[in-house]
Amino acid sequence: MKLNLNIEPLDTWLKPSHQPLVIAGPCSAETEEQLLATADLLAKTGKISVLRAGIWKPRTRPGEFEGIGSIGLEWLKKAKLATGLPITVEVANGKHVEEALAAGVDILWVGARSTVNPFTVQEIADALQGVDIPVMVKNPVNPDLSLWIGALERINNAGITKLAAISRGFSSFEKSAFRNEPMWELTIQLKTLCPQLPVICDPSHICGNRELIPYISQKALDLEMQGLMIESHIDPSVAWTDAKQQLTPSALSDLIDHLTVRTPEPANPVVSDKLAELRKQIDKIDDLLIQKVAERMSIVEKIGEYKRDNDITILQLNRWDEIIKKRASFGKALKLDEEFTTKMLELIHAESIRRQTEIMNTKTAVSEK
Ligand SMILES: C=C(O[C@@H]1C=C(C(=O)O)C=C[C@H]1O)C(=O)O
Repeated sequence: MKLNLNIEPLDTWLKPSHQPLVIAGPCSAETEEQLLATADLLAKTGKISVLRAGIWKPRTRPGEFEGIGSIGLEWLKKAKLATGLPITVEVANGKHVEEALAAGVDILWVGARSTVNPFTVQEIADALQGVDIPVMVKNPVNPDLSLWIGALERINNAGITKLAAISRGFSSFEKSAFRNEPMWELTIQLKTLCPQLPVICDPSHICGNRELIPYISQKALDLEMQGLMIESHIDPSVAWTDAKQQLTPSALSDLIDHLTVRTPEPANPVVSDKLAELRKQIDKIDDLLIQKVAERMSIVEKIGEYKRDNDITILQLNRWDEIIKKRASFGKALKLDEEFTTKMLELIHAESIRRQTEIMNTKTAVSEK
């Protein structure tokens, strides 16, 4: 399946002033001075292409700072005038869209807490009817690819063709090193379904702390994401929101200097020849792998028939336990990650169970006739 979105390439609406494309600015606009001073230092690095700032902030609990509100648009306009940087804000309802458009905001983004709610996204899309403005859509808080796709479709259906997705990580019940789990496989799936859709990564919200941001930023670029949105504050120690994850403009500049921008296709023909040769070897091995898995499945089916004819249960826990243990340690001896080997086997086992279930059910169907 491919996603049928009508999308203009990123470089037709956003020309990065520096590689990689970085959108930066404070988590929240707090005061005019804080926003202007941060914007000034960011612009002076020469490495920032767009200035961001949150002015309407969805907060988990009431009583927290919920953004400075519409006055922040005036400050953003001043920052744009002073630095020449295009500006972007998060919008979470139709009124936000109207105010942001009236203020001349260059790019809008829909936040993760809005993407989860189709009513909210539709309200935003309705307010965007007939408007030509770029919109970036963050993934929903929960790992639900359809919700993310649905939000992109709603905005696209409203006529917005300057569209991008932002990968900001997903909430998880389990504690981990990240504030939001990157779950890259979801972003990769989105890119596979819609290769023309630009995807930008938001390492600040994935990490939740400054220390991991360089690692996640590099990883995002290596996963072919087209840009980064990183929070930056003139003095993160006194930031009103997300203090732990914001970087000073100079720390951000340093981080950008240490990133390596890699290309998907090698420019050097010697490198492409070598890659092609190695890929041929992979192709051969993959063919063998598939053949062997198919052979294994036909034996599984024979066992299934035998179980059906002798009233033996499909699942054989002892046998399965033994397989997992033996194969995982064999894999380890061959330098395969134990978790990887286990996951791969679990996938195969699930398919064995599915096939044997089908075989069992065939008998029931026949005997009932
Ligand atoms: C193939 C069998 O059935 C199931 C599938 C297994 C497998 O895929 O290796 C192992 C144990 C069973 O849960 C079996 O009983 O041996």
